[in-house]
Amino acid sequence: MTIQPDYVKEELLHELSESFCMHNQLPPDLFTRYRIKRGLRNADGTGVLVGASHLGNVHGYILNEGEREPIEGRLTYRGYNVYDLIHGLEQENRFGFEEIGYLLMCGKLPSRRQLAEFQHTIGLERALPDNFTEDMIMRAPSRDIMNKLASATLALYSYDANPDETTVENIMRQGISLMAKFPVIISHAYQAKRRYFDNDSMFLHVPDPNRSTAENILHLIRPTGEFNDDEAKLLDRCLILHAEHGGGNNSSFTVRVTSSSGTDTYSAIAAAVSSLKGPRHGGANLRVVKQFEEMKENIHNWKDETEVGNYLRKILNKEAGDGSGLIYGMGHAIYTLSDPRAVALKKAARPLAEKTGYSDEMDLIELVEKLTPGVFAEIKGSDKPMCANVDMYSGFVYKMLGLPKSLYTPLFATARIVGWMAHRLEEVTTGGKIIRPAYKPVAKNIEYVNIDERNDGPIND
Ligand SMILES: CC(=O)SCCNC(=O)CCNC(=O)[C@H](O)C(C)(C)COP(=O)(O)OP(=O)(O)OC[C@H]1O[C@@H](n2cnc3c(N)ncnc32)[C@H](O)[C@@H]1OP(=O)(O)O
Ligand SMILES: O=C([O-])CC(=O)C(=O)O
Repeated sequence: MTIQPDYVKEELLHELSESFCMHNQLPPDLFTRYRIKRGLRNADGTGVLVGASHLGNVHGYILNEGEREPIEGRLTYRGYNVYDLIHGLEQENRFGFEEIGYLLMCGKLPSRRQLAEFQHTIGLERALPDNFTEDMIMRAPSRDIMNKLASATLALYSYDANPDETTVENIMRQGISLMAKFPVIISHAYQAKRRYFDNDSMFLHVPDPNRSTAENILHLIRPTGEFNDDEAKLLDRCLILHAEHGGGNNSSFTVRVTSSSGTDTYSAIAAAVSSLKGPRHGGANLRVVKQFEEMKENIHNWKDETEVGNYLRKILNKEAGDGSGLIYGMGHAIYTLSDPRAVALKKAARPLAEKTGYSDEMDLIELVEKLTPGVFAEIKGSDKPMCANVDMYSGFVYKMLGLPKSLYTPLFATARIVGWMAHRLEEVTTGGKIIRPAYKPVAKNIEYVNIDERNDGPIND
């Protein structure tokens, strides 16, 4: 595969960008003057209420006399506490991701018969269409598996005999199919990346229809195809913890927005994958790992609070890290004292870190979690509580499971597909209105200028 040459000259780019910057400034007070709800947030930081949902409930604070009171985070799926769901599965020593998919998409926990039939259907649906891997993945491999997942999702439209119908039955059928196929797509896309970009060997294992999603992922990714039950159960729990997070998170809201226009399932889900890739959303799990790689290189003593604190100050001041000023894995739009998923992953990570020789790295992550709120308050002058989010520990767990970095965010998508599909079903059946907020127009009316009367500078006056 060859990379396209770039025909856009640097001088042209400079001129176009300068013109853009000169014509697109907004005075900072404009947002308060017009009470603009930036990021669809109210003035107190809470999300603007735009719908009602039976799905995930993300509980991170209590409103008391109009003030946000911080609390430990709680996450429920259709009313079930996610901790109880995982605890129940652990007691029964079962894989559970498929069952959670059933719960979210269909509304109830399945009986034994219902689950068996659902799992059997997922097993049959795992196979990709004939030559799909060759035509859609290997012919145009990508360095980024999220981009490949989005384009492969869009491509699946062509292989569906009834892609556009928006009945519950049809969307449900598409949801089961995507849920089954995502692990295979990301694994094959990863193998193609290894072959074409990393100059490494490619292993195209065949999915096993009788195995769970977590088992299939480990089987498809590992060169030997081998794994043990503990590893697969841990991955299954990670998938469950990532399955759903209410309608307001960026990717689920993307599903809501696109579905409200009446578009097809493949278009809506490809858009959600694209949203999740962003480093402020699901892509943070990859940034967290890069952030810690840099920290380990640049911090002499990982246990020294002063040295680690100073490094965090540098990140916030854009002098270290990726230059965004963000400490990845920290902060959340809703959670205040804790993100329950981070708490669960941290608990699972500790024994694994001790077993795999990563205790020092785990100590460093915990130290960053402990020091960030204080450093943030000091630099930003904000006393807003700040906790580790799900992305802080997920990549670390995947790393200890021997999973490659390029799959961290795709694994998030492979889990969240069930939440996205449930939101699509809910939007299509209960939304009832095209989502269409407003933007304050700020451009003044200008008379048309004939092309011969325009000047070559950035402004026509
Ligand atoms: C699956 C998930 O999507 S979980 C989130 C994964 N993302 C990350 O880990 C990236 C780092 N974290 C962040 O960028 C933010 O905390 C977000 C995007 C998760 C939430 O952002 P918001 O809802 O705007 O959070 P909040 O209202 O508390 O932010 C207040 C301010 O603190 C800043 N802030 C919040 N968290 C961080 C952080 N970790 N590092 C630096 N600054 C931060 C925000 O950018 C915002 O700045 P602004 O007022 O200049 O816009
Ligand atoms: O809720 C959010 O804004 C982001 C998040 O944690 C998720 O989607 O899992």
